Amino acid sequence: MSNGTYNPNGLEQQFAGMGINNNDGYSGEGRSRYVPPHLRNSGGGGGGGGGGNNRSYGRSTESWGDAAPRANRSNDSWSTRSDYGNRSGGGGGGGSWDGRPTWKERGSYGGKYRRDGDQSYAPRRDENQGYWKDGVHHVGNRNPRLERELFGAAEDVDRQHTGINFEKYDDIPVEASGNEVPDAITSFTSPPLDAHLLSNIELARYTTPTPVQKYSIPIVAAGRDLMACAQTGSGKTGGFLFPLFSELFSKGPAPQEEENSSVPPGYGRSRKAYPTVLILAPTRELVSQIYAEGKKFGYRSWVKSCVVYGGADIGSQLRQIERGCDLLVATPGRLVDLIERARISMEQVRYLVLDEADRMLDMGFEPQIRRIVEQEGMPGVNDRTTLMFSATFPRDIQHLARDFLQDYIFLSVGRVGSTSENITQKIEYVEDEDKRSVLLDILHSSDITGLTLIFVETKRMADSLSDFLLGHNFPATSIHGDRTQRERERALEYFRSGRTPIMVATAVAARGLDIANVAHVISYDLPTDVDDYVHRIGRTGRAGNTGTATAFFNRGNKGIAGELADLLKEANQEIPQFLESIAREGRSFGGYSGRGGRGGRGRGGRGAGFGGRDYRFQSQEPSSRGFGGGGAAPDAFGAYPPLGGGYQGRPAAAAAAPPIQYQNKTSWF
Ligand SMILES: Nc1ncnc2c1ncn2[C@@H]1O[C@H](COP(=O)(O)OP(=O)(O)OP(=O)(O)O)[C@@H](O)[C@H]1O
Repeated sequence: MSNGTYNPNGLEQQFAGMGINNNDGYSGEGRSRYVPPHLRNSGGGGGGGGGGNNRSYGRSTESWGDAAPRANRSNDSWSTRSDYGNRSGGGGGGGSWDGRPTWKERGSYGGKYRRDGDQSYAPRRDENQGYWKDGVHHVGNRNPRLERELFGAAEDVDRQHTGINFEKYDDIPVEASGNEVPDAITSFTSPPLDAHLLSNIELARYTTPTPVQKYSIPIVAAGRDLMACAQTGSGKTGGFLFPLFSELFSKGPAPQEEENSSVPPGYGRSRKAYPTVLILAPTRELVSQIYAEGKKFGYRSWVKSCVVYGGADIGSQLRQIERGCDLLVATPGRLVDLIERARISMEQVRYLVLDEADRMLDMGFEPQIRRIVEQEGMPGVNDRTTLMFSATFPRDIQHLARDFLQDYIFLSVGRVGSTSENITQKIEYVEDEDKRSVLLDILHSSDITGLTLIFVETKRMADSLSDFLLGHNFPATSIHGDRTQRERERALEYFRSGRTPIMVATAVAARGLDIANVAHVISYDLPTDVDDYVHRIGRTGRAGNTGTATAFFNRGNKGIAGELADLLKEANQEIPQFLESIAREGRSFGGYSGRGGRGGRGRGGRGAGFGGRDYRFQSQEPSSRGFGGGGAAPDAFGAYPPLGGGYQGRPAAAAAAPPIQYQNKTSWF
């Protein structure tokens, strides 16, 4: 671990070096050391012993108890030159956002900025880091060790691999609505993607874009804003990183503002960083993960990525920023702190991404986000590209989004808030007092191989349940907001590596985390909000892999029964009789009118079928399955015309053409 950043491999190695792996107080008692099934025969990870399919759990080894102007942002005012494959490409006009001169060279000297001719502050060049000079992207040298660290090897078991159902993503209908929706791409090619990005995508062994990526790439290239809603595990991170890196690689850095130009960031008075891209996400673990992906796809480029989040040493984060910060991934609270310390400026942000936007607003980050976006000098909505991503977008959040986005395209892959059919969902009726013993039964009898993630509602319960499991010889750990950052990172790492293949978690681990081999998610406590359930079970069944999700349900959860039943139905899952009856009771007492009802946080439109989820078009509830079924009269949200067409599965005929340029496209790839 360095710079307060998340470095799974480094942590693994450190612990191995400390001998923690072998200092197992339980294995010394003669119990066989547990090796998770997915690491067996791999020769690595969990260490020897315990082979075969013998599910004999050892105990935990953990010592702690377990743009250019908006209308034309895609124009050619930037240089589009890249020396990828043509390193001799000569100087020339210099990439520019608006025709102003750029720094002659950027990125090659530890990310610090250097004016031409001034050698006084030029540290040694990092040969693996690319740089931008005279409008040309000079790509750094390859480094096999770094490549292995970033991209892993094809056979690494703790890396996510695409599963047997990856191609089935193409069967999910995609709806893109908004003015003049650009056509989707169908493959990773250059153009439209920058050639260097393509080489990094190849290193990541991605062969085909997922549906959300197929759309987001041309949408961002066209300089459009985007609100993208796609199922958990379907590649949303690449959905924003690919188009952003492609733009950055081909167009280069934005020029420094005149007032800053006399003091290069990292030196002189201000020591302030001016990132071009800002990605906000709700949790430390998620920003760390996005940062790790950013390092992958930014490999050998001029773009320097940084991550900042609360709970970690701010000093090391500041030092990291000083080494160069073109793409910043941050949690809102820590970013505000750094802005207040005048160490980060928002003035050069041309691309803003809000990942898990609904969760950030739910968590009460709205004031910080508004401050960051509206009061700290960030270019306005006309002068930046703004992207919002989540698997769920309740209606009230969509309404709020109006302030951050402009003439955006609303993209939904499958139904908003739907779950992937790759996840087999089981709902068990379990009274509270029986939960522990049922959990033990499941863990003892399960023939599921891989990691098990258990969600509970409170931090206390997370600790007490993991202690309980440890007491029953199950190697468990816990992750929640009361643990120190170091404990959280360690818990996650031990889980990820399979060293503790069971993790009990609160909502802190519900969003975005991409952990290979999570085979089973158990909702020990069901959340009160079905969207939270969607994200939690989405830790399994990712990238086309299959997974199982078991939920303990009892009458205490009746508030969620209706939406849960609808969700299961949408995902072609079995609905148990008790759930049907409780859901029916709820409906007949008028509490719930279907996923699409107006209760609660104002989500809607899902239960009534595909389409009608872009709330710019909804003034009343959908009355039938289909586009426009949601009542398409313009409402206060926007004066858009009705949408044409209908969806009853893959349509025999194309949707009727909308009356004006406003489009609503549905695609299958
Ligand atoms: N084009 C692709 N080809 C193969 N694998 C991919 C591709 N895009 C993404 N993946 C892999 O799919 C997994 C899930 O991607 P990602 O974490 O971006 O999903 P997500 O949609 O953001 O999920 P969540 O809603 O949980 O945040 C990751 O392991 C990622 O490496």
